Amino acid sequence: MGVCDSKEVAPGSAPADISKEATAKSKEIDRQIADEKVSSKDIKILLLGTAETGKSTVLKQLRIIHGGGFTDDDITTFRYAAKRNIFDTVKTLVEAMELLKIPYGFNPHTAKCAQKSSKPSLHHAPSLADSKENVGFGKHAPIAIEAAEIWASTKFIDDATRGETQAAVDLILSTHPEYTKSLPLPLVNAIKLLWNDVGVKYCFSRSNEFQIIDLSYFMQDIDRFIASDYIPTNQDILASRVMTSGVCETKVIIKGTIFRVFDVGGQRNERRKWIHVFDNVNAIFFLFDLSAFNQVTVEDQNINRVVESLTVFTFICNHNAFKRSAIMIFMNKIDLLREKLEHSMVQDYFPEFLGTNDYKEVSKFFAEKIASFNKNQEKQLYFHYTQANDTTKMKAVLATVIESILVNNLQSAGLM
Ligand SMILES: Nc1nc2c(ncn2[C@@H]2O[C@H](COP(=O)(O)OP(=O)(O)OP(=O)(O)O)[C@@H](O)[C@H]2O)c(=O)[nH]1
Ligand SMILES: [Mg+2]
Repeated sequence: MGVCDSKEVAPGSAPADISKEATAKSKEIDRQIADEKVSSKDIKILLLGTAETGKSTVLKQLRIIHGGGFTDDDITTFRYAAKRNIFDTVKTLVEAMELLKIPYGFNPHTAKCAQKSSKPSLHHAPSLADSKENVGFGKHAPIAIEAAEIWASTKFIDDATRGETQAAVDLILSTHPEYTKSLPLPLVNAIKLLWNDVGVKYCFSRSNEFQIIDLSYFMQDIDRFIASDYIPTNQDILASRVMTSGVCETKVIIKGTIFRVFDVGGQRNERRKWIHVFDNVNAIFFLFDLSAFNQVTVEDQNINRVVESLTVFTFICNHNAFKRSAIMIFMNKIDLLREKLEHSMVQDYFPEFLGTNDYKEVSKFFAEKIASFNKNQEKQLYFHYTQANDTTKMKAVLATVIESILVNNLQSAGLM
């Protein structure tokens, strides 16, 4: 039921009985389409948005809720994706430790006390923002390369642990990502040792200063994902991260109507491929990552992710090809936004925001910003506040979204 021009797929095969049900459902959908037991007029939907905003996650939910679930090939892909996600997370952290000059074993709380009496006086731990390549992090992002150097020269772990840690770092850095399909034991031990290091944890807490996806879901239960008989659950599949490349079409039948859903890659070099699917679009699901307000893009360290999202949205919303398309905006990752607001101030990144640092006010602020870029006043935008990796919540959202698309469609066909 899914047709992909190009997609990242891990090699190997899944256990035979895992997704029999999904495969059967998928065949059933294909049969219904072939038998024309569904409305002849299908509905075309585009999932658009910048990278990592959650487009593929929404597609996964459509497949779980309205499609046949996942096929053997998908299961195989996601079995390997979990291992790759675990490896990539630790490798990124090891590189970030170097970048941010954080020593292994570094505990900011203990270190802060130790530093109180010494020069320079510090209110914050040293940050990338202190460096000459300051990329515009918030004003609460700290000071002092000098402080980082003092910390770097201090011993935070004993010599034996230091040796083990260095060996783990060397192993991670010398491992080719392709080797991670089976995650051999020495690599697993290195990953666990580093993930449990307090300095690494501190580094992770500053994850908006470098490029990493929060995959702590996988890191907290590594043994389950590396077991030879591991079969991904739907929740594992929703949590996993496989970057989309190219255009991927999936068909689902809802209320007797075929929905052709196109998922695309959101990274800059992927966006030039979008144009190929711009014709006859009934609805766009535009994904906006609310939690990205304090992050910069992968492609350009000088561009805030939300600003990039707004630029892309302006282009899409006012594009001639979408004059008649409904635009549904998924204000996504509301759960991560709420977590982030506990320690990060929106006003530091968007000085024009004058509200309190509360998720409702922040979401409203961004919704208003998005709406202000809609030059066609007649065009209605539909806003939905979502957590794309939560199936129960997405069931309700998708029901509303689909209903309004169906109504819209009947209206434009003059049947209502
Ligand atoms: N906590 C949380 N994680 C989410 C949410 N939505 C998506 N994610 C996670 O964010 C990561 C990126 O999601 P994807 O769906 O792969 O993003 P994408 O927009 O398809 O990214 P590209 O393919 O690069 O364009 C995945 O690990 C998802 O599990 C959400 O609402 N909350
Ligand atoms: Mg994707």
